Amino acid sequence: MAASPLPRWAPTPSPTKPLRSTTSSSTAMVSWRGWSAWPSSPIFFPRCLSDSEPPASGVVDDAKPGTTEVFLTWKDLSVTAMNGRKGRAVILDGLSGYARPGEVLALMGPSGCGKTTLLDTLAGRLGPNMKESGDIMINGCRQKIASRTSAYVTQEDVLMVTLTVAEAVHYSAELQLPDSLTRAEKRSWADDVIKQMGLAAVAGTRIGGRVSKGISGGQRKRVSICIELLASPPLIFLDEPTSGLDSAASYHIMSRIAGIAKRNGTTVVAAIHQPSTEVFELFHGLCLLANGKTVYFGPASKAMEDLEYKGC
Ligand SMILES: Nc1ncnc2c1ncn2[C@@H]1O[C@H](COP(=O)(O)OP(=O)(O)OP(=O)(O)O)[C@@H](O)[C@H]1O
Repeated sequence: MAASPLPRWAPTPSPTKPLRSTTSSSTAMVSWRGWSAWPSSPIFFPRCLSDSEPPASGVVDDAKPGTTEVFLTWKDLSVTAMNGRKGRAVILDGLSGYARPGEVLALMGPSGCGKTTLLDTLAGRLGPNMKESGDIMINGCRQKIASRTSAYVTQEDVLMVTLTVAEAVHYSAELQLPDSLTRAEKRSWADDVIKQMGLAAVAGTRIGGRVSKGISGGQRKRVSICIELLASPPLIFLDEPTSGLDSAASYHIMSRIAGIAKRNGTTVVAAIHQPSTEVFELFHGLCLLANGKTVYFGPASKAMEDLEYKGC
């Protein structure tokens, strides 16, 4: 079989569309909302929005009182695994970048390049054997990300197989949403989120598992994401939300997420493996990693051009 002319991280070509669309309509799908041209422009780090910057080690619960949007930035971020007698291994090496409200930033790169580690670092979920250095900032302030500010959807689904989709989401809404809401309000909110994720048609279907077949794999992913979206987090981390799904199901999920991000001003950071061209076109930003280093950071639309220019 002839070797693919595409870099290994490249989006899987769609059977219906060329890898690089030459029509202006494909780029018009994506709102760049002021992305500066790369690589000539430096990464922009916003000024801290609060009057006094909190200590680097301080935990601040919310981005800023009255601010619901999260501008996440990281600077010179490095992570080292302390492997006991085996010594240390540098997993991430001096990464800088940012994720903006209303946009989807894709983390891409070959297996083992550090995508999950970067997500975990940004989300404050690193294991005890990992040491990090560098700055992570929310709206320009160095602070740890609190659970109220963000949600994290892991690669594995942890859903109750015997519940229906509606039962699972209603149950989560009951637990997650504030007590100031009535039961009916919580249910109504949950039903809205079910609709937003395109799950209304299967709301009464059992989730199911390996033994008793229920909803599809793509729908299971959407239920997991739906549950994380219930509390309307301004920042959401997704680890391989499309893994194991075909291109249509992947597009369905990512377009819903991009739509919700745009509508609610949610900041989305998603680690993605080989997206289709259609899915790739939904990304606003791309952070491409190789061996724990940033190979490209900037608008997803400019990545091909830039890497070709660099001879990658
Ligand atoms: N706790 C840990 N201790 C030691 N090494 C680790 C640890 N976690 C991850 N690594 C190593 O760090 C590197 C990056 O792992 P990571 O899971 O971030 O990659 P990835 O890009 O998400 O991979 P994949 O696409 O296969 O999920 C790998 O070589 C992995 O073995």
